[in-house]
Amino acid sequence: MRKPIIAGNWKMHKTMEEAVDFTEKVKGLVPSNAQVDTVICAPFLFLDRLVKEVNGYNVKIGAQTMHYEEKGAFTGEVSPAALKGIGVSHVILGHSERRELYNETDDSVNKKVLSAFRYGMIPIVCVGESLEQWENGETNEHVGNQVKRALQGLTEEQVKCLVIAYEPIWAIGTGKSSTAEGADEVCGHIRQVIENNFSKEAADAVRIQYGGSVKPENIRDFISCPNIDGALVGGASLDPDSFLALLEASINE
Ligand SMILES: O=C(CO)COP(=O)(O)O
Repeated sequence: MRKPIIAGNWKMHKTMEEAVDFTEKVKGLVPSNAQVDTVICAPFLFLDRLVKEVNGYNVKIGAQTMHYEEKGAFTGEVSPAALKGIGVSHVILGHSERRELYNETDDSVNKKVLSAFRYGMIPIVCVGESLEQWENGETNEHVGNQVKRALQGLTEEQVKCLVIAYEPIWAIGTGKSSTAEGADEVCGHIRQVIENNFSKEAADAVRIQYGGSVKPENIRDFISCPNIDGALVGGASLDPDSFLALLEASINE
């Protein structure tokens, strides 16, 4: 059985003080590493401090994006080398907000995924369809293509340890979550795409999260599905009690 992985995506929320206060409240209360992988993906500015705050606890710190180059004239960007250098272990890549607002493409996501591995970080690769694509029945085709293109050039071993987050765009921050059955079917399709492009072993090992209006009240519905191994959570990850409740509810019985 795959170990669940719960990642909070804080997006552009919190001040340094609030971020530190959050980690102080949760770090001693998170379930054990044997039960669940816990990741907090915070704004760049807080990462260095948060890595130090959670040292020795079952909490990993992730970034929400990065550049794929090691260094260079890219004003405002942050390199994989800089992130790895301060102890960041995970990085969200290809979030729909980055694709939509900051011109992230399948090609740049692929470069970033390869780069994350080069620097020993685990990518959380986001894929998902728009409302229109969903209504037109194009979800599997669109999401399958995103997965194929994001993972191009990876080895089977790399695929086994990455994380894919299936986030239907119409379910993000809307309070409208996919049905668990619907999400599980898409995650099953993602697994099939990985089997076709890599191997059955890779498809069985890769962890797939669902994201989009996940809360303590509905996480169990998703996590109990055969193809869903965790959640990427926005709004409900911002409050310590809510985040802890998500972790507790995700533990495999
Ligand atoms: O985008 C998301 C996580 O990456 C989902 O956000 P919400 O949980 O706020 O819907």
